[in-house]
Amino acid sequence: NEFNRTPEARSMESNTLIVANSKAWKPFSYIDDSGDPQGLLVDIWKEYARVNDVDIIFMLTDWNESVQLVRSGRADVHAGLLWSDTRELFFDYLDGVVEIDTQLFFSADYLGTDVDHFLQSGELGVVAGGYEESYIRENYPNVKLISYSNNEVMLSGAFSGEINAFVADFQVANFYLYTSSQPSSFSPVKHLYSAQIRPAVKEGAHKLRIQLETGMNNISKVDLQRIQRKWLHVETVYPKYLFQFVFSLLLGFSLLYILQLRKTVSSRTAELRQLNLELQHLASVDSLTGIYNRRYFIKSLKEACLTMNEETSLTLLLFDIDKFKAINDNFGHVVGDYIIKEIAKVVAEEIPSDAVFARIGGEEFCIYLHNLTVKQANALSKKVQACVSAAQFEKDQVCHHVSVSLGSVYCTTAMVDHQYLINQADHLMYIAKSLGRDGYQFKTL
Ligand SMILES: Nc1nc2c(ncn2[C@@H]2O[C@H](COP(=O)(O)OP(=O)(O)OP(=O)(O)O)[C@@H](O)[C@H]2O)c(=O)[nH]1
Repeated sequence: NEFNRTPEARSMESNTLIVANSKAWKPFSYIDDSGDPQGLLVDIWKEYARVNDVDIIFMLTDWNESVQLVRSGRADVHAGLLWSDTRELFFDYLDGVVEIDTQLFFSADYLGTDVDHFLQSGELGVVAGGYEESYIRENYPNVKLISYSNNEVMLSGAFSGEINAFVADFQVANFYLYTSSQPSSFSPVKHLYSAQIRPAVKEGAHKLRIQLETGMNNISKVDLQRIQRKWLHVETVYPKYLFQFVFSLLLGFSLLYILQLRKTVSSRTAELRQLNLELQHLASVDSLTGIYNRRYFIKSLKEACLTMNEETSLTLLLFDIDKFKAINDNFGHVVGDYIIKEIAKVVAEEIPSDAVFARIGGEEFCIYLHNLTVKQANALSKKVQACVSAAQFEKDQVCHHVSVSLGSVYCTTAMVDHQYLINQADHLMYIAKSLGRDGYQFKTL
């Protein structure tokens, strides 16, 4: 039977190595949910088996038991543990395979407590038979220790509030903390020691130790580092997906922010465009009558004159209310304003939709339009002048009759000056006034 012979004889004869360690010392050695041995030390020994072509049986159990297995010869080698003078009495150690830092951890409730004072009288959790236990007993003899059979049991005790402080390897505690639902419930508050985890055989098993040492040297540095990285790097301390998760979250927020920003900018731009249109409209419209104002009319007529050529025609009508002063004087400015407004309405209904109609002075109006024949231009001038005379403007139960005098010019010349057209129409309008008012004068230029 494998276990009755000395470890050296057994391993050398059968080419099988029995490796012991803790079943709950994540990430160094533990048994996973499917009952398989896992961890950094397990991987190192699997690599040992591969490069040296030997079979390995893992015996993962409680910490004290794992030490006893090697001491009693039931296992050939302890996969890895810390050196101590008491252990030196019954173990022969190999070289270290990985370094660990051991720290004191406090719960969130204990943060702020004076650590040195706590180590004189406090109460903390520790794994029974672990190096941490003997270290604390030796260095802080007044601390009350609450022993746990392994790290997993200790950490679940810590999570359930049984203890507010414990001592554990930094990597081990982090592994349990960050894979739990309460990763920030405990924090490291004091570094106690750093030490090498070293495989060990039973005291006196020199040949086996040398054989294992040689075998260990066959593992390449690159493979050793790869195994260490696999268990002690980000993957161990933080969940694998943490980086991707945080990155995606940041990316998501940035995209949302940009989209929101673009939405705001485009809605503000639309608002501004609308406001701009309203402003343009206000700037070009006469507030009393709602038709164009002088500024817009002159600008528009100027542009229209520039587009003129021999094939086009432009007709400009200018009219002024007759004897308007008398209306204001007799009925007041409110009535005067009303009549100005009503005349604009009456005339607007008589002219083509493409005509540009404006109030260019107090009681003076102007219209221009393109591409009429002389006959049409003359007829339109007559119609506009007549429609005002025909209208009745009732205000405060008083019926008002007014007339206008109108001057109209018809032009087919290219590059005509807009001011010249206005002056000519104005002149004709004064002729109409001088001929007794309520009439129109038409002229082809
Ligand atoms: N109610 C009102 N009156 C205005 C406005 N703008 C000018 N007027 C008045 O219109 C009158 C124009 O008078 P005049 O230029 O002397 O000419 P008129 O009385 O119309 O006589 P003729 O043009 O010679 O037929 C003045 O009394 C101005 O005060 C306005 O916006 N509203």
